[in-house]
Amino acid sequence: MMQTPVIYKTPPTTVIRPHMLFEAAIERISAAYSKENAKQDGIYYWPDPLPTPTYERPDPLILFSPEDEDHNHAEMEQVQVKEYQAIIPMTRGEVLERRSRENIKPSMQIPLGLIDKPEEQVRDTFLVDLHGAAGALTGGPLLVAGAQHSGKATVLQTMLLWLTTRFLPGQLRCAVIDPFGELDQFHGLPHFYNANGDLLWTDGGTEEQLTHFINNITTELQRRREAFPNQHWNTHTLSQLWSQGITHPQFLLIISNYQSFAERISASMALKKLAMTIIESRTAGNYLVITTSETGSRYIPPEIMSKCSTKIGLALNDQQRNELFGRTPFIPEAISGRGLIITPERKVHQVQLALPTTGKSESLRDEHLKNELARTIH
Ligand SMILES: Nc1ncnc2c1ncn2[C@@H]1O[C@H](COP(=O)(O)OP(=O)(O)OP(=O)(O)O)[C@@H](O)[C@H]1O
Repeated sequence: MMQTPVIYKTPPTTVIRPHMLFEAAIERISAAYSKENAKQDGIYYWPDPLPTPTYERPDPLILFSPEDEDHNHAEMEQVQVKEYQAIIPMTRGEVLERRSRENIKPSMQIPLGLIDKPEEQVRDTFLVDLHGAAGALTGGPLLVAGAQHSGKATVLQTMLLWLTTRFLPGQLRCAVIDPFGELDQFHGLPHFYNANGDLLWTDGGTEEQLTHFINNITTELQRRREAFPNQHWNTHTLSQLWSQGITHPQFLLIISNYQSFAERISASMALKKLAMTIIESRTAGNYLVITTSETGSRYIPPEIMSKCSTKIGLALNDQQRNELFGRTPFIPEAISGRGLIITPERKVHQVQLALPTTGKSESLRDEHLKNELARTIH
């Protein structure tokens, strides 16, 4: 009689990929040599990815380090403070305190977020330079182009929070055209008034309002020229004046939602003239920032577009991206505040822009921003 063969159950096999030699080596080195020790010794690992805002955590990246008060906000919102990344390693209070204590230099290098430079294996602070501190070709007017609800107003808020915190009103004067009231939180700050006490602010709703505003700016620019009639301005002049104790204020014009003036012929002609005057007098400390939701020449005059040496693109469609950046090797993911930047050296990189303040919702962030600005030391 034939015996029934016994079939032994074979244990399930787990397929283990053999460790490549270099992986094993990296693992052993990482275990023995921590990231912190390596950094202290000047050795950098592959940089961390750009922080990604999500619905649950919309504010992983903010401008200033949170203060105690912010800790309370964060706790109320059940968010771990340590999860925040700040692009300035100081609280806003510390920066405010420094500006009245230190002899600061004029600077239009504005921290706006983090930049990813894979070819250099670097993730760095993203600074926009409106002046060109390292030479006239390294800075210039900024254009922020983005679809609706892509973060254009937020960039302006972060920029203004930095500048009005860093500089006293005598060191920085700002003028704003804000048709949709997106910068109203800054309205009361003294930086937005000229020496006569006129508010340099308009929504440009009517031709009269816009003309009145442009006349005020033209007078302001003339006054600035007349203050130094024989001065030949170059990139370093403003800095030299400040170091001699002559604090001639830097002057920034912001035109928000430029596209909204396109249909109004006389308004758009007057705006173009104003923008070009500012662009041409950069070495005298006059700077321009424009935002727009449209990139076509119907909306932004090509003369202005070509002079904006730094461009940020947020949630652009293919055609707009091509117009601003040419063919790019990557398309940014649809993440709030994630965008492309092209700098005066014609390099395209990916950036993650910071929020001005913490807050789980837009209304909370708005409230925090207003509270912050209310305690600005004049
Ligand atoms: N850097 C960022 N990180 C996280 N969320 C952001 C960032 N920038 C913008 N957002 C969020 O995206 C939304 C739209 O932002 P914002 O209002 O600045 O866009 P916009 O382009 O000015 O919009 P609109 O076209 O309506 O004027 C807001 O809820 C804002 O809080």
